[in-house]
Amino acid sequence: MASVTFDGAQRWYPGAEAPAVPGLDLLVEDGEVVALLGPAGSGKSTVLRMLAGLEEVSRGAVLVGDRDVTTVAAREREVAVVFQNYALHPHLSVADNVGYALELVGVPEDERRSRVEEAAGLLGLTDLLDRLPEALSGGQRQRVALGRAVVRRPQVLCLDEPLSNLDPGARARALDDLPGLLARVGVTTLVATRDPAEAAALAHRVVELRDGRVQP
Ligand SMILES: Nc1ncnc2c1ncn2[C@@H]1O[C@H](COP(=O)(O)OP(=O)(O)OP(=O)(O)O)[C@@H](O)[C@H]1O
Repeated sequence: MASVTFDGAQRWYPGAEAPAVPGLDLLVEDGEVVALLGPAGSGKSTVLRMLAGLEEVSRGAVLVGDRDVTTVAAREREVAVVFQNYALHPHLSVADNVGYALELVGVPEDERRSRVEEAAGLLGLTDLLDRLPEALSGGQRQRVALGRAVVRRPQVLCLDEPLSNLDPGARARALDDLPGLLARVGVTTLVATRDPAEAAALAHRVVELRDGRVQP
């Protein structure tokens, strides 16, 4: 686990008239859950993507702990992202979905199995490990996506609109469950959302963004 520091971090998309994020200064403490709250286009995803290394930082710096990761490749940042659509592999079981990232980096099968079981226990997926994604509810799919992120033991977790794909019932249940799950995972987390109630329910602290700027 580690803190996250944005030090004047700017993202100016090529060809755009103005930067999407003019210069972000933000410290997220080790183990803290911070919500980035703002309307569509306020820069939430851009901030997460700069942190994860999926978007170039035009000026300024991004640090994970004491490490300046501004120009470090995404796969070497130890920042995991759960995307809005969960992006599960439809032909792989829950266990294989969760373990896939470990297989890619050559973690041996025994260790892979024990880490998948540990993540599954943490997220209430133990009884679902043999299922395919199509046989899961929206909320369960979301937990698989979370499992896939935490199994790598990242320093930082980014959740981009984690509840927007769920129907109202599943969303209400996830709003109840997710804070406890995040507490158990215990990792520094940034959550992007447009919904103030969601931000307040999930995060220790809410940071409001407008036009890429933190609101006072
Ligand atoms: N690849 C891109 N190229 C050019 N402009 C972009 C690109 N991605 C985002 N933008 C612009 O940057 C600004 C911030 O977008 P961003 O997606 O970060 O906002 P957001 O708050 O995450 O929105 P949403 O809630 O709709 O996901 C917007 O004006 C958007 O149009």
